[in-house]
Amino acid sequence: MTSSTTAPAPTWEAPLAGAPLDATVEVPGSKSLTNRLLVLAALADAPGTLRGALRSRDADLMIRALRQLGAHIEEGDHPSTLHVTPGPVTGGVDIDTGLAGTVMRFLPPFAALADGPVRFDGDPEARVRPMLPVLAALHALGVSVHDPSTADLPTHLPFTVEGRGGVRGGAVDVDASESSQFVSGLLLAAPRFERGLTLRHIGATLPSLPHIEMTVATLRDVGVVVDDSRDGMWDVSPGPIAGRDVRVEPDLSNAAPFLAAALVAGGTVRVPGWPTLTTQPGAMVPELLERMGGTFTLADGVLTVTGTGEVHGIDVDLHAGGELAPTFAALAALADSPSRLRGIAHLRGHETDRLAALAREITRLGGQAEETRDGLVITPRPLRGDVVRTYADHRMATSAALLGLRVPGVLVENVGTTAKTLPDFTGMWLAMLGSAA
Ligand SMILES: O=C(O)C1=C[C@@H](OP(=O)(O)O)[C@@H](O)[C@H](O)C1
Ligand SMILES: C=C(OP(=O)(O)O)C(=O)O
Repeated sequence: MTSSTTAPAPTWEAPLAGAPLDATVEVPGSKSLTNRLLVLAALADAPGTLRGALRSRDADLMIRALRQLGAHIEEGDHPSTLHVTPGPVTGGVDIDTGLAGTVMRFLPPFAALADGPVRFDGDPEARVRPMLPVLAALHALGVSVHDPSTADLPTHLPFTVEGRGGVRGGAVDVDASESSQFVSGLLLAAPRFERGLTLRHIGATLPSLPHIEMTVATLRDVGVVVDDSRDGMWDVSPGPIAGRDVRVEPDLSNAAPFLAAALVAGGTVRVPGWPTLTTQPGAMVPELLERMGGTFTLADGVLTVTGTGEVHGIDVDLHAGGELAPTFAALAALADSPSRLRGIAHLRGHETDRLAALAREITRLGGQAEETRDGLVITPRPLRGDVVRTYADHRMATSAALLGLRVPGVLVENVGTTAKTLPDFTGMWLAMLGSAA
């Protein structure tokens, strides 16, 4: 098809904020917790239940894959209640990872326990996301991973993991500088390895440490013994995995654009169910918003952020919470002074190359955003409306909506991509604005 006959991608006109906000936003369950808890429930010794689980494309891909691999997963009274009955891990299946990092990185170690081959593939955008470190670790542990197109170890999707009914386990070195998910995926399956796993990170940097701490915490919650007392090393003992009835925290990273909206539009946004203690990197959001001009309180589990409409620039290392970067990049483009986002080189392997995508789209609107070796420098300029491309990235879409609160005529391409982690994003966004004073 030539470009002249290609239908333009549908766009969603991001609404302007007409007045200061006064909204309470109920944010669905955390993607990262939901997909870890599902994996552990499917590997457990007894049935378990997740309450408040996320239902979105990434969670549903995980549910489908785990069912294919032998788990029985049933909805309770509400779609966010999931009853999981583990079963023997079955091979001979084709897993669709979509664009979900948690599915493509968490399930190959799980699949190594299967009684036959497990083929993995995903969206076209998923085929460029880094996979080698987790596949190389499996190979080093004696698991065969292959793809007909290469005699070498596959570096990306698609590939097949040859399940042989068990994994011996032992010690393995992993370079997780491109994604913490390589570590998390191996640790989650490790209690089922005969000798457990001693994993040493050998790369120069390690992103998203809170997400690794989340993996360790969820393993310990189901009775698995994990020693993380040495920096960059994790030792998981083989042993039973308890079936539990657990409540999933709201997704604090998905809360971020809503809370940030209070700074852009002025007014107040409240998120109930905010945990006092959490491993989610979204825990950083309130302090970061305060540094950019907002104020916050946490009382009775309700986080309240209030803004004036004035946003200040920030110099911040987001290494621990790279998934927050698109929200803070949008805020930075609307600020009254320049910002620098650092420590996020690994965002080049996210849903899209987020550093390139954010720089390109902010520039398209008339802003100034430059890529650095490990982040972005954003100098505020007056912005104008235009189409914002989202590159199949849910967080590009939510950050464009944030820009659209202040910039008339922001047209968000393929806003449906938000279904990856927040299927009703536009409804929630409009409801937040609808409750404006
Ligand atoms: O383990 C997880 O649930 C995640 C880890 C992080 O991945 P990276 O370490 O690749 O950034 C994060 O960005 C992603 O959204 C979710
Ligand atoms: C990086 C992200 O997702 P994934 O789990 O696909 O890596 C994200 O949600 O920002």
